[in-house]
Amino acid sequence: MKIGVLASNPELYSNKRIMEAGANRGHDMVFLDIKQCYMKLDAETPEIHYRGGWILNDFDAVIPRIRPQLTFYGCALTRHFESIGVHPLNSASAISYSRDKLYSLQLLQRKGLDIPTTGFANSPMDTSDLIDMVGGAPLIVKLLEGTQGRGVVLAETRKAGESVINAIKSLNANLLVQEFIKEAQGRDLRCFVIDGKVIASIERRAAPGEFRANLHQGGTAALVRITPEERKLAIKATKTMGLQVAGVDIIRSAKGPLLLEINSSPGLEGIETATGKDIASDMIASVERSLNWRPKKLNES
Ligand SMILES: Nc1ncnc2c1ncn2[C@@H]1O[C@H](COP(=O)(O)OP(=O)(O)OP(=O)(O)O)[C@@H](O)[C@H]1O
Ligand SMILES: [Mg+2]
Ligand SMILES: [Mg+2]
Repeated sequence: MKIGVLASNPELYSNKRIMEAGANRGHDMVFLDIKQCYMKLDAETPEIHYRGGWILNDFDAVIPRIRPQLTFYGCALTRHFESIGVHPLNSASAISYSRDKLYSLQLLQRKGLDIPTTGFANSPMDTSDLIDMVGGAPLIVKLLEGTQGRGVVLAETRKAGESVINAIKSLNANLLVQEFIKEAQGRDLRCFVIDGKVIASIERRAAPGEFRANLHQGGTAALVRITPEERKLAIKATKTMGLQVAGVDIIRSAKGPLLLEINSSPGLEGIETATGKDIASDMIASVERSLNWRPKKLNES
């Protein structure tokens, strides 16, 4: 098959691995720089072009790996690939939902999935009650647009919480507040889900003196056995978001496992290195299943 990797940086570990895994399974892999693709909207002949005028309509599938800063354009492009009949590994709508932390938590909570108690408000007048809503200090404050742990703050005291919230609000950024799961001790779980199965899980441990377990914040990855309850939670969350591939973050609390967030372009380096699994190849296998593709036998032409 002809498969495009819709991304920005061909040198990223994850992108290189996906390209390599696809080629190993016999596919024609093409790296497509999102910013160099453009679209023609037209009832009869919708098209996608690449810088230089090359037409991309003959692809079988694309694997979107959209950077947070390119969510709007990347999702529009993925949607256009869908409309010309190219299969995406994660639909544009599921990716855009997953990029909105508040909206995802609302979807998950509506399905009865356990999440940390979370508050959201508009006016600084409500800050004090907002803090009470999540059980007072210490509490977590998150920018809605953050990734890789940037934009996640631990406010140890009520005063600190109020200052952080009001400072962020004065910059017109959106934030949510959340109960701090202290007993997790800077650890969380990352479950990699493909087609409704957890295919690999790691526990991430924050660096000393840090509460965020993100690998980008100096966290380390370790092998872990997840419980059946955690497995169910990860699978149900992925299904709720409508994602075919997802990295589901779960935190172990005294009340049981809680969903932190769902990533639609989960990184491969930490989890492949820690588990030794070829997850990139599992992603390509998912594309093959969706399109009913089977390798040609040698005596067929
Ligand atoms: N309510 C909480 N209580 C305790 N720790 C938390 C809480 N929320 C987040 N953390 C820690 O902070 C980390 C980053 O938080 P979160 O995953 O929400 O942010 P992110 O910036 O979106 O990261 P990602 O790169 O995974 O998208 C988590 O992995 C977890 O270790
Ligand atoms: Mg995130
Ligand atoms: Mg996270």
